[in-house]
Amino acid sequence: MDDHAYADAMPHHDLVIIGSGSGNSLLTPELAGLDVAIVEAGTFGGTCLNVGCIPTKMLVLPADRVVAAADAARLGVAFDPPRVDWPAIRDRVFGRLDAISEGGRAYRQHQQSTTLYEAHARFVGPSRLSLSTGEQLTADRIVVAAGSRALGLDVEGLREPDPARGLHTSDTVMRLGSLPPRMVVIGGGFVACELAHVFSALGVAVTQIQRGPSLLRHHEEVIAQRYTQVAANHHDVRLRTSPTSAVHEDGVWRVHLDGDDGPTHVEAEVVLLAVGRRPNGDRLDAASGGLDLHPDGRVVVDAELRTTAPGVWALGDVSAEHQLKHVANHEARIVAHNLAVDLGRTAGPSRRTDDRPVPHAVFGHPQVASFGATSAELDAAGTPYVTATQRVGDTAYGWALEDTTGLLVIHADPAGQILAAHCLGPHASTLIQPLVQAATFGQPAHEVARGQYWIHPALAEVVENALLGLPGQSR
Ligand SMILES: Cc1cc2nc3c(=O)[nH]c(=O)nc-3n(C[C@H](O)[C@H](O)[C@H](O)COP(=O)(O)OP(=O)(O)OC[C@H]3O[C@@H](n4cnc5c(N)ncnc54)[C@H](O)[C@@H]3O)c2cc1C
Ligand SMILES: NC(=O)c1ccc[n+]([C@@H]2O[C@H](COP(=O)([O-])OP(=O)(O)OC[C@H]3O[C@@H](n4cnc5c(N)ncnc54)[C@H](O)[C@@H]3O)[C@@H](O)[C@H]2O)c1
Repeated sequence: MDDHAYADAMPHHDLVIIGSGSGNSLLTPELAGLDVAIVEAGTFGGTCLNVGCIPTKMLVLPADRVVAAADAARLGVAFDPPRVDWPAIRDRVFGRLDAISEGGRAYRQHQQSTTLYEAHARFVGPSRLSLSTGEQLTADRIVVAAGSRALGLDVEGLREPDPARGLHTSDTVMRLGSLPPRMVVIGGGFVACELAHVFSALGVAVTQIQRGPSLLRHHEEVIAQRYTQVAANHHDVRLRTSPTSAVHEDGVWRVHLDGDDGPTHVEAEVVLLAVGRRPNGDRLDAASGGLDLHPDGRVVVDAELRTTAPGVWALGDVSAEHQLKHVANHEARIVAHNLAVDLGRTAGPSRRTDDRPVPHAVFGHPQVASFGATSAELDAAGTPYVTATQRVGDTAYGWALEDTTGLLVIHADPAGQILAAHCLGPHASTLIQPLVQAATFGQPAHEVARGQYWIHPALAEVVENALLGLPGQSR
């Protein structure tokens, strides 16, 4: 077959989407009727649904219940020690999520206008893809929504996950057959903190290894320190410590460490690697498609989320600065709109990403939620700002909670525009939202605090009081 005849035989689609996570939500009514292909190398539905946000949060909930039951003694209520039924906890989560993933896959498989290729895609030319099944595709438009992957550690024994021998990443640890007696969690970031909380609350003896001076170290310092103190009350936290090698013998991992205490080691049946995630741009042969990459593997995009290759867009973890699902979802909405504009199906203009504050939450114990710069970052940038710190325990609902650790820090410019907020404590992920709203829409602190009623004596009074505590705000 000559080249031309081969090209004629090659499937051609109006639109190819690489990745079925946030990429799967692109297909809005404006794009109906297009001949679309979705290429998915892994489990349909991507990280958030199968191995990320949703299963972790569904596991955090029973863990929170265990911690709350133990804590109830301070309120005069004593429970018997909990009986943790791990298979029931695990199967509640994946009984629901696996069915959603399979339902989504079946829907796309049977949808007339959509072809689902279960394969790994890479570029072999402009608008041309080669699949791990041997097929090649061409497309008028391509969306790269290929996500990111968990990293191993460049340390002997810890380079690659090996779930069969108990060396996991977040991709596999949530599906353990049974709870191990001991677990070493390597890392002090989002994944490590959430899953150390889950497994330690459920009765596993967790040792968490963090090379830095605190857990969650990119957070506001007071919050990182307080989070670290609380975590250390629940499980063994080793700071300023790094693994130097690991060996597996008779079903037990011996992880050698070096740090403040000199060389030492820790043993466990399960090791969780939680040392960051790398964008999958480096596995796409991006250059062959004309896509530029940042040094960290992210696909380069402009404000309209176009890559450097004509007709190719990218979104989510593979290109975004923040590896967060609400960011990927927002970007999917932008790309869907911009595709529709490009196709003449929707009036322009194209939508652009903007500099709205990006909040996040860590669903550990306690919860942490944050957006905007830390005081260290504001100081380093020479930005003028004022700060208020409100303890949860100094509000009426905080008395009800007997809270001793929660706090909310707000940074604002001297005129009262909210720049950042950092919160630790019960429901921090929800509590911070009015501040995200105020910062996003430019509402000044005093207007937010005094321009509305705050339900008394709700936890939200923490926000009201923090706003009123900003220097220059009259009560
Ligand atoms: C344990 C954990 C907990 C998390 N919790 C939260 C949270 O609470 N809140 C939050 O906002 N974020 C959370 N995140 C981050 C969030 O999951 C991601 O930001 C989000 O899922 C990214 O979506 P995406 O569509 O960019 O990528 P993904 O959902 O990862 O989708 C990419 C898909 O592309 C496929 N793929 C990759 N390369 C190719 C290829 N070459 N060919 C074919 N297919 C390919 C992959 O198999 C994958 O299915 C969490 C992440 C983890 C790991
Ligand atoms: N609740 C949420 O929103 C949520 C939850 C989980 C993950 N995520 C997203 O996924 C991303 C990845 O999460 P993560 O926890 O894997 O990454 P992370 O960047 O949050 O934390 C990585 C941790 O690994 C440590 N580390 C990195 N390299 C190391 C090395 N060589 N030796 C020892 N320690 C090392 C770092 O010090 C850090 O503590 C997050 O940044 C976040 O965007 C979000």
